[in-house]
Amino acid sequence: MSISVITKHAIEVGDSPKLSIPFKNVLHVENSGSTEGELEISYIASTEGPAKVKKKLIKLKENSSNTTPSDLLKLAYPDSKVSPSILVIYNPKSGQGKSQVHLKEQIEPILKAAKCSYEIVKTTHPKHASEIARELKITKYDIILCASGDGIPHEVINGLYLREDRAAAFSKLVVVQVPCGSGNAMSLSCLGVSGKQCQGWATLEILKGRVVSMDIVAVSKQNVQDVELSFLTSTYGVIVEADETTTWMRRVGQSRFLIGVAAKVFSRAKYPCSVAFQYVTRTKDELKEFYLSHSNDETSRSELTDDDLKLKYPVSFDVKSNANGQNGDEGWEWLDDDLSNNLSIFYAGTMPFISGDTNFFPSAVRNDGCIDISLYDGRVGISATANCLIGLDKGLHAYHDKFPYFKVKAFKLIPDPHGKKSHVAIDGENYECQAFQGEVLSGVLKTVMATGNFNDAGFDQRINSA
Ligand SMILES: Nc1ncnc2c1ncn2[C@@H]1O[C@H](COP(=O)(O)OP(=O)(O)OP(=O)(O)O)[C@@H](O)[C@H]1O
Repeated sequence: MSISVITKHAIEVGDSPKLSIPFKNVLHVENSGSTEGELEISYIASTEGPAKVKKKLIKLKENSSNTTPSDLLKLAYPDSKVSPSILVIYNPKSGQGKSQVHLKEQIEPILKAAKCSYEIVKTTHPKHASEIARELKITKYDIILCASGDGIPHEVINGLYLREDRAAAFSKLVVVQVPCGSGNAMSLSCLGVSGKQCQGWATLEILKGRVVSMDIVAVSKQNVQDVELSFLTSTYGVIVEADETTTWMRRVGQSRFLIGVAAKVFSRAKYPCSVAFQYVTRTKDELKEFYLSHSNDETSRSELTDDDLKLKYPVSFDVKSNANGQNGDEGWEWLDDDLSNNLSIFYAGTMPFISGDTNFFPSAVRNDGCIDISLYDGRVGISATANCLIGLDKGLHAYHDKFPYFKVKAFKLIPDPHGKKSHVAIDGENYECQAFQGEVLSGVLKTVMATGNFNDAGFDQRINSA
């Protein structure tokens, strides 16, 4: 047993060599039950590679011997609930099919050591996670942990939305992702965690991070009756077509996306359409000003009402009827025909990182009540395009004069019936070509963010030098 000292950030264990256990890595503390004053600490050793749970018996130095396990747990969990109740949903088909291995080897040992009560459910078919979310007892869980790609949190959120008590469900339940899929934008954007063997570290961030609320988007599609919630992206044009045409390159990994986009952009593919927005910012200066005044807003919504989840903009896919604010559709402004007839990419997003090396929405703020819009004009020259594609990891396109990037409350896109057609993709799920309209639902999704905000995409540092 080692005599130990408590500092503000760590338990300093008097071993030789000395061991410092940061409170950030402490999972649980309890009396050992064998010797008086002896404590058992469960923690994650700060090493390279996968997170490994360890245990240590310690005795506190005399001057802090009155410190109880619950005092230490308060230091270990300053921003979160100790031992939350968790429903783990894993998709055995996510990514390379290793989610069950990640669950057994990396996620469960941490949940057990942290004394969480948890249940595990395996998805057996597409939309299963939606059915689970629709039927679960909301009082039973604090967190729904998706060990998957982005598809399962998408289904969970949409399942919650279909419930009669959806306001209560969104008020109570926290939806998080441990990255086990081929697309893990949620864990990268919220927890700042990605890469191989990171599942244990993501689990630690979930237990330690702050529960916050974030904006999501309600999307109505012309040929689909139900509203679909999107926590990530809605897209039309090159992005979705590049994904469709490079499916055979899956083994190439994340660069498949860039290769596909580059091939389409350089071939000057255009998808003419009519697009309207409820603008919040227009110019790059307005974007910067808006970002700076909202990016540090610490507030989160707690109790939601049904009104918070209702659509505020009437859904209409008739270009003429909406012009000039007729029929109660005030505030819509149509994009210049010049640009919309030559549009290559329409991309709407709420999170900064859409994949490991792609920082498409660097100015996304979790609770600014806005959707970030990134457009690409198919007439832009090759060198500006190449610069932006190369700089996607830094989100450089957002600062570039030739690339429209702004914030809106709502958008609608109506494909030109005579032009080249694109699929529509919502959070990576593809639909046939059709008109669609989206509006922000402000702060309705509870999730965990390691820092209380999105993983820093470097927007404010770079905008001054761009
Ligand atoms: N048992 C299952 N068999 C087949 N598909 C499933 C099963 N369980 C869930 N799914 C579907 O798998 C889809 C993709 O899941 P997920 O996002 O976890 O993995 P991914 O590898 O990142 O996805 P993608 O293949 O879209 O890149 C989900 O949308 C879901 O509908």
